[in-house]
Amino acid sequence: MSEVSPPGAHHEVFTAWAKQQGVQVNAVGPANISGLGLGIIAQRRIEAGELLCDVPASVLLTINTIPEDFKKLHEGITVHGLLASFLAFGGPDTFKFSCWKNTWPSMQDFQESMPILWPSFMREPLDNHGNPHYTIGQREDLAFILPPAVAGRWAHDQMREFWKIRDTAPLYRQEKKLKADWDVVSRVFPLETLPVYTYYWLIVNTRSFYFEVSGSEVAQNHDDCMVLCPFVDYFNHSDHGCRVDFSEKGYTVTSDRMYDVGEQIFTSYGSHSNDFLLCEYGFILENNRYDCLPLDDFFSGKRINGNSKKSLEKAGYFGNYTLDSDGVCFRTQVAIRRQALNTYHWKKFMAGVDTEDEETRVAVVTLLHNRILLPYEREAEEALQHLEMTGNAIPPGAKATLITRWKQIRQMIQQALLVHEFRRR
Ligand SMILES: C[S@@+](CC[C@H](N)C(=O)[O-])C[C@H]1O[C@@H](n2cnc3c(N)ncnc32)[C@H](O)[C@@H]1O
Repeated sequence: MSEVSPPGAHHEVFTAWAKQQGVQVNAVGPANISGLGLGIIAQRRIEAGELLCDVPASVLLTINTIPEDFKKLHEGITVHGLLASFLAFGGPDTFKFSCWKNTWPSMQDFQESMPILWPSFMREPLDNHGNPHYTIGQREDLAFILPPAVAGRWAHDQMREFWKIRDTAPLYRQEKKLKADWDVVSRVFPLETLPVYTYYWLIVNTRSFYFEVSGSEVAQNHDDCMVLCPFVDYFNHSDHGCRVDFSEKGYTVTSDRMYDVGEQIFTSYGSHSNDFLLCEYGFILENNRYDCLPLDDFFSGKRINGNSKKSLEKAGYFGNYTLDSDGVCFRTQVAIRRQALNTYHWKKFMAGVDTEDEETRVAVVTLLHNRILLPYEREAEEALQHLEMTGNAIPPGAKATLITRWKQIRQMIQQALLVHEFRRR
């Protein structure tokens, strides 16, 4: 169990300020929780269904909080980028948030936890056009220690041509988004620096909530519905958590079960895999019922012939292949069988009719192992070996998280090998 200690003066000042602003807090308070930074704990026994926090809409930091003349300077920026610019360079208009800002993590905390800030040799640098300049044939061993679902690349030679998922990889998208926002902000504030902006951009990234700002009749783009919510941003994430509701009146958090005094109370940031949590929030869960590994890359490029791709597309089974603790998903099973079975047996399989004899079953399992599971397992082994060799070259927090993550990945693959009855020769 994590160690819990009092939060410190800044947090007491902030909590008093939040209450003055109209935030209602019932039976909970912030505390220092080892390994998680700040979090929320129960101050007495709490029953299921109790209202724990009620934050009026007037207290939220939304794009409507930002003065119009400041907004106008930032044409073309995202809501994320604008909120960050306001917090970083909004001057006296932001002074009222000072005691809230004092409760936030430091840049050093982010440097340990957020992959986007890890040393450049650990990830793909971007060229002047915002594209990664990864060149086949210029492999640097240490550049492959991020999980493929974060960095969008594979380490192993056999898999290097299948790095195309980088376009959809969270880290790549995040870097592009930050760069595009900074392009706007650096024109508005040419004397300001990227590290200062990046800090507030990451504050918004890790602490914002989904909220539809009132007054907008059109459905808002999901990415535009970002707000910061004082006090509720203390809650840490779990795959099961308290109910968080919003309406035009504001935000509420309601307990999902009974909590003992001193117990940490979580909300859920969504049904995210550990690789997503690592990239977007800088942590992974020990147990995560939503954890999975994407497998699309194994069916991209030259790995799949044109006819198989077409028939999978026609059947609605092309893409979105995953592996979780139960093994590979049904979509992956269908895709693998497209390559191992004739059309008659493949269609029967999709219809849920088992026509496979022992020989076919072995062919399918062999393909699954040789094409997907064993290369992925080798990937994990290599990453763990490289991580051992990094010494002090990477931040200790980053190293510890990556070792744990690659072990989780290896464990998931090994579990899948058992589920899919692999017999090693
Ligand atoms: C909304 S804030 C929660 C409060 C935060 N712990 C703090 O110190 O202010 C989100 C951040 O908390 C941390 N966090 C949230 N849930 C976590 C968890 N289950 N394990 C470890 N860190 C977590 C991550 O650093 C994440 O980016």
